[in-house]
Formats: sequence, structure tokens, C-alpha cells
Amino acid sequence: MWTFGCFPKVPSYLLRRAVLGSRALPPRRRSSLLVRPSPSCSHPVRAAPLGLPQPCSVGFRLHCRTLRKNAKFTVDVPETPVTTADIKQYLRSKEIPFRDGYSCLQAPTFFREDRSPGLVVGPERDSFALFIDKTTGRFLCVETLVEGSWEDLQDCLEVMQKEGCNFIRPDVLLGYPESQEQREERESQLLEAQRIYSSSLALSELPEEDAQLAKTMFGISRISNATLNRFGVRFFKPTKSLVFPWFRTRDVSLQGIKLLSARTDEDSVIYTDVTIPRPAAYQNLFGLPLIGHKDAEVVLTGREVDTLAVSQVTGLPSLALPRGVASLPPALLPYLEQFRRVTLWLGGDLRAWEASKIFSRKLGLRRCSLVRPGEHQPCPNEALARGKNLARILKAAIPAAHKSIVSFRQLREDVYGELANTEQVAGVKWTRFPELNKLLKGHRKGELTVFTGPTGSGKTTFISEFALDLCMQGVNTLWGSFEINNVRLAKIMLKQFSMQRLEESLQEYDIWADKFEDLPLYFMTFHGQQNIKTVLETMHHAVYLYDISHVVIDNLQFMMGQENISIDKFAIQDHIIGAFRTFATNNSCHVTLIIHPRKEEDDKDLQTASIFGSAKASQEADNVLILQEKKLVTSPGRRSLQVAKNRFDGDVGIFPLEFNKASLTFSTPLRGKNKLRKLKGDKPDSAEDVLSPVKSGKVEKAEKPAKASKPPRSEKGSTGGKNRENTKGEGGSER
Ligand SMILES: Nc1ncnc2c1ncn2[C@@H]1O[C@H](COP(=O)(O)OP(=O)(O)OP(=O)(O)O)[C@@H](O)[C@H]1O
Repeated sequence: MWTFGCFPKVPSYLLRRAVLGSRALPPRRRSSLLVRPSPSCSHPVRAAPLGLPQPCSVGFRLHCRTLRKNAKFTVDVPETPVTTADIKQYLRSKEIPFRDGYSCLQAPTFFREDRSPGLVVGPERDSFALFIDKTTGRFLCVETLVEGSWEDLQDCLEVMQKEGCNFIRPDVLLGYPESQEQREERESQLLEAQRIYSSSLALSELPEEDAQLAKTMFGISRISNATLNRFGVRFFKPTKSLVFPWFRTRDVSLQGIKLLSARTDEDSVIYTDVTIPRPAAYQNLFGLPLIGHKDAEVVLTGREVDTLAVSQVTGLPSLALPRGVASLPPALLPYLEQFRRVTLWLGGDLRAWEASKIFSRKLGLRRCSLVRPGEHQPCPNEALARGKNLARILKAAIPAAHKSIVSFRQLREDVYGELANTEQVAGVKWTRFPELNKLLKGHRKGELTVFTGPTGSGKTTFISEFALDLCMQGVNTLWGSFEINNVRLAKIMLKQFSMQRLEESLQEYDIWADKFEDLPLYFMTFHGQQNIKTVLETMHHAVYLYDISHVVIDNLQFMMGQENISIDKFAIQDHIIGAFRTFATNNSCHVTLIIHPRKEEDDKDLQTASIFGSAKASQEADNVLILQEKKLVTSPGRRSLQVAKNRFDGDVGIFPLEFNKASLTFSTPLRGKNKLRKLKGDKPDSAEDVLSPVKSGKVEKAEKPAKASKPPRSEKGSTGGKNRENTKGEGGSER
């Protein structure tokens, strides 16, 4: 029988045309999300470099996974979001049998002709080796490691049907091979990983004293050498690091490593890890080769040492996520499909708890149980060190499935957790803006921040640094920059990241760019006017793929143009803000929305009323930040940041900012007293007093250092909205 195997290697779009004709498949829309790759356990990703036209929009985008130096990628956001029902219907129409799994549909693979049992790998280890993500339609064949979009899969099936063949050889369809540079980079990283791993020693091979010292340093004194050997963990003497290997399941060949180092800082031990390949391509489910194909239960942990502890003590199958609580890449979901029960024990703090709730939605709530962190339930390795009964903790894990009606009894542990961990509840602190921490207390998931300032005052520049600061601390960030293009935005960020005028130190460019590339930072490729629906779809997609917890939209005006102009424009604005509000709440994701002021008067400072069309809209925002350019400070041209609304605890105030033109960064002036003016105090006469403190005279009064004593205290949530904390997680699996 004639198959695609007969074709010479030609660009796939030519192949597609040759077979289907140009009318057979409409050209696909350009990708709208610029993101990192989501490589799976063992193979390369191909993609076009940043800013280049995306070949995938015209041809098959089938590819094996690769590593690449330039890790910023574009991926397709489906033109019409696909639903599970659509996928099922399509497969039925093609008479393809499938199994309905937790996160994926499973079908027989058609990427290899010879499916002899010995060659079949992956969790299912049967012919149903094609996993189709129920949310995105993306597929992965765990036998051949071919992956692609839902459209790609349909293309393959159409081609096969048309030609009457029953398999496609994926290599023929690789229209966009790696560049030589990418291949060299990948190969050199692999060699580096192999070199380090082969020159590392099993802890059992170290002199007893050294082994004990190393175990003490990493807090794994109670992990036996037998367990370490079973997982292939070694010690690399030159850097005094533990080495966790990433083995491919198919042939147990080494794909990469994670090096964990420890150093003491005063009283505490600080752990850092480095992965080869770099984090975006390091998609190792640590422990996967030890999973038996009949295992139906797994304990998912946030760290390799936790998996060692669980496995040693309970004997249960356990896997560690490659980036801990930061993300659960959907590319790993096929490898978790075989488990009927997944217990998430991701750590011992609130961040781990939040992550386990979010991840369980991806995994399918029905099969997930969560270990609630607490004093008596720390992370597994600590539990082992403290002599706790790990099996009992696992047994007490609570089902993740959401109940629409709960009693206080079910909430009391959550309430206690929040009261006992006020610092964690307050969110991630800025390292560059301590004054902001004093007012807002931190950056929290699920909130909506509205940011405004006069035209050209530096809104984009400031928010870029504001978001970068958080991103550098592991907050997965998605940028929607509709006004300035991504290259310009990335240039601003890179200067802020390196804190210098990079034009003058180009020899350092690669060093900074390499570090910058490892940030969990993603960009939408939209430019100019966009439909709010498309933007929200892209945001949803990014949250699913990359566990985004902060979206920055610059700016709202770029979503106004395509709405029906016969409707009142303030009503449109309200509608858009409401949509972002709902998104933030439902996805436990912080949205920062830049809005141009409605009106600017030379002699007046901005106030909340300068932004919004109606009071309803002002209630939607949890935080309102205003970049004030003049008036509030003595020197003209100097900027101040005003927190005009703070739903979390009501503290509002203002502090000056000094601009460094070389690095495009902001800081609080070193000189000058009373840098931060809190506008605390009595209940204001009206919301307007808080929302426009300038008008009420309170800010100007507070600006005078000598007279700034005890300004009136504003009421908590003085804007009239209830504390958003109460509604956080609405529509989700809030427990
Ligand atoms: N505090 C500042 N002092 C002086 N110049 C600044 C300051 N902040 C930013 N700039 C510069 O002003 C210019 C405009 O900045 P930016 O684009 O961030 O302003 P914007 O408020 O977002 O503008 P727009 O209103 O057009 O959206 C940039 O060249 C930036 O480097």
C-alpha cells in the first residue's frame, strides 16, 4: 500500500497542497500568543524565532520536541476554541476509536506502522498511544513523541483518509527542521548533562563521612542509599550538588539533569537548582521510569526529595513536578492519565495549597486528593525528618472535587490557614518597591489592578518593572502589549533587568539575555485594536498551558475600538473591566489593566474618577494605582505612585519615584523625609475623599513632612465593595 513514507522530505505545506489542493483546507489564522515551548519528557520542539512569520500557520506543525537557545515561542491559539464534544464528534466521524480519560482522549496512534509490543512505550503501553488534550486539542503520541495542534491532527486524518493509508511517518512531515545552531545547542547541552552525570558518584560510593555530610546538607539524612540508587540520584563533587537524572522512559537514556545546591545563610539553608536543559525545556516527571504500567495511584510532589521520601516510606508510586508549584505543563498530562487516583502533596505552605487546587482542575477533580499543608502536615521530606506518619497524612488527603455549598466546618481549616499565615496570604512582595509592600502588602492572585497616569508619563515603563520584579520571583507572567511591540517592550525589560544602559555594554548582552530567557515570562503577539473575546481566549489558553498568575494588559483602549460604537463607551469600558474582573477571579490570576485617563487637566492631579465611566466599574477593581506626574510633589516632572484603592486592607497612600534614564528603572528618592504618605485614618466623608484625596486636600496636607502626623484613617474597603478575598476562587474549586 502507498503511504506517506514514500514522500521525499519536502516542506510540509507543499506536501499538504500537493495532496489536498489549496482549497482543501483554509489557511489558518496567525498565532496570537507568544510563549515558551511546552516540551515533553524527551524530545525536541521546533518553532520559528521571535518575530518571524510562523510557518505553522500554513502547513503541518507536527514536530518532535527540541531545546533551543531562543526560548520565546509562538504557539497557535485555536481560531475557534475546541471543546471535548467537538473532538469526540470528529473522531467518531472518522471512525477512530477512543477512550475518554481524565485530561485527554486516547486513540490508537497512526504515526507508526509497526506497533510490535516491544516498541510500545508510555504509560498505557498499548496501541492507544495517541493522547489528545481535552482542553486544547493538542496531541502527543507517546510512542513516537510526535506532537502538534488539533488542526494538525485533523490535517493528518484528512490526508490519510484521502489517500487511503493507515499511518503517517512523522519525519516526512517535519517541514521546519532545527537550525544548525539549535541542534548544536541541544547536543552540547545533552553532552554536558551526560558528562556531569557520569562524573558524579552514587552516595553509596562516597566515603561514609562525606555521604553523611552531603545528606545532612540537603536534609535527606533519613533517605536511604537504596532509595537514592533506585532513583539514580548522585552527588557531583565539584559543585557539591545532588544530581537528579531525567531518563527517557523508552530506553532509559539520559535526557537531562537537575543539580541541587545548598548554602547556608545565617541560620537558614538556601537551596538553588540548575537544570540542563534550561527550565523551559526541562519537562522531567522525576520518577517516571519507576512507574509500572499497572500502577493506578500516584503521589505528586513538588520536589525530587519529597518523591524520594514518599516512595521510601509508603512504597507508593510517586512523581515530582519539574518546576514544583510553579507549573504543571499540559505536555506532562498524558503521562499521568493511567492513574485513577492522584494525591497532590506539593509542599507545606499556602503557595503549595493554591497550586494543588489549580493543578487538580487540570488533572480532573474527580480523581484528585489534596494534602492540606499545615504545622502537622509539612512537605513529605520534612515529615519524614520529623518522624511523622506519611501514610496517615496521605490517607487524610481530602477530595479535590468542588462542592457548590459548603458549611463552615469545611472551611474552618482554610480560615485557620489564612489567619496563621498572614504574610503568605498578603502575596508576593516586590523587591524593588518596598513602599508598595507597605501599602498593598503584596501581589495576590485573583485580583484586578487598574493602573493609570497622564499620557506619556511612564505608565508602560513603570508597570514593566513592577511586573518584572514579580516575575523574577517566579510569578508566571503574560504580557498583552497592544501599543508598543514586543521587541521594544522586551528591550525596556532587559534594561530594567540588567539595571544598566545595555547599549553601552553590548558585550554583556548574551549574559543578561540568557538569564532573562529563563524568566517565566510570555507575550501575546497582539498589536493594535483587538477584540476582548479573542484576548480573553488567549489569556485562558495561556493560564492552562503555563499556569499564568499575572496578566498585564497595556492598555484597555485597544479593546474599545471593535465594540459596537452605538453603545455608550463608558458602558463598553464597564463591560470590558467586568470581563477582566471575572477572569481574574475564576482563574486565580492577577490582572493588571492599564487605562488611559478619561480627562487630563494641566492643573489637577488624576483621581479614580478620571478613569472610570461609572461607579460600578470602580467597584470591580481591587486596587487602583495612579502614576501622578505633577502637583503632588514639589519638583515638577517628578513622578509619584498613588495607591488610590486597596481592597485587601484599605491602606491607601502615595510615595515619590525617581527615574533612572539609563536603566529605565524607578526607585524611591534616597533624600527627603517621609517618603511614604499613608492616607490612613477616619472613615472618609465620601468615597470621593479616598478615591480623590487631592480634592479632599488630604494628600497635600500629608505632603508637608512636619504636619503629616496621623492622617485620618480610611475605612477598610472604603470603596464600597466587599473584600475580594471572600469571592476569590468563585466558580473554581475553592475549598
Ligand atoms: N519618570 C520618568 N521621567 C522621565 N521620563 C520617563 C519617566 N518614565 C518614563 N519615561 C520615558 O517617557 C517615555 C514614555 O514612557 P511610557 O511609554 O512608559 O509612557 P506611557 O505613560 O505608557 O505612555 P502612553 O500614555 O503613550 O501610553 C519613554 O521614553 C520613557 O523612557
